[in-house]
Amino acid sequence: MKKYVIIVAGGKGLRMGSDLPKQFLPMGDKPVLMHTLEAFRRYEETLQIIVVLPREQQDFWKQLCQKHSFAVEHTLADGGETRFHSVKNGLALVQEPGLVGVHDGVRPFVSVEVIRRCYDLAKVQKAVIPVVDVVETLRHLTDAGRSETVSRNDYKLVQTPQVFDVELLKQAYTQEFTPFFTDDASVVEAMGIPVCLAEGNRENIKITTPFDLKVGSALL
Ligand SMILES: Nc1ccn([C@@H]2O[C@H](COP(=O)(O)OP(=O)(O)OP(=O)(O)O)[C@@H](O)[C@H]2O)c(=O)n1
Ligand SMILES: C[C@](O)(CO)[C@H](O)COP(=O)(O)O
Repeated sequence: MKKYVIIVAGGKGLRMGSDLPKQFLPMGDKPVLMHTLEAFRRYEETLQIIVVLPREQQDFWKQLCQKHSFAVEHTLADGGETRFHSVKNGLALVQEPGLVGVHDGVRPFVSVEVIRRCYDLAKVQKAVIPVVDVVETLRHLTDAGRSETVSRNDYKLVQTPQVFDVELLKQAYTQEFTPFFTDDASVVEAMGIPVCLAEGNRENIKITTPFDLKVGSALL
């Protein structure tokens, strides 16, 4: 069965606030994005990897690949205005039936076990996302500046890779964009298709702020 992953790195990284886009920030001996691609190559040699980057960053990425003798084969697609549009651009390069995962370029600590679990389950379930437990107490903000405790057992934290049947994801991404689409599961669910939950890994953090970069460096 043909397998793809679309690794999205087309964002602005506003919460990181660095001059260098966060996917290129060094972590250990190489940029964040290279760690992410290596995780997927460790999963499967034949996985087709599509990396989505803003067009104006693509030459810089190619230079970085040369500098680091980075040999993980991949194709490039152009970043879009939102994550939804970036995924859509990546999906345009997916041309055969099979499975397609979508992963944030800034989640370099996804484990091979989690990647495998999501792809294996998606062969049967068609829409699979990795999640982890909430480990702190959660409060819901109510009217008039008040708040209330809610049961953390009713919630999960969502990670990537989110893996789908190719045809299903392509159909989902023909829908009109709404700001409610913060991940791929929300796009698929908008068609009335349920998604299946798989266990994620706690280290699979999204490098979003300078604090996450410190945590990431400690995890290496
Ligand atoms: N137009 C966009 C927006 C986001 N992403 C990607 O989606 C992933 C998750 O987004 P997030 O971490 O929130 O990144 P940014 O949108 O870049 O961050 P910020 O909201 O702080 O600007 C990232 O790998 C990011 O590059 C993308 O490919 N295209
Ligand atoms: C897709 C995602 O990583 C799932 O947790 C997340 O929604 C993307 O982050 P963003 O801040 O909404 O772009």
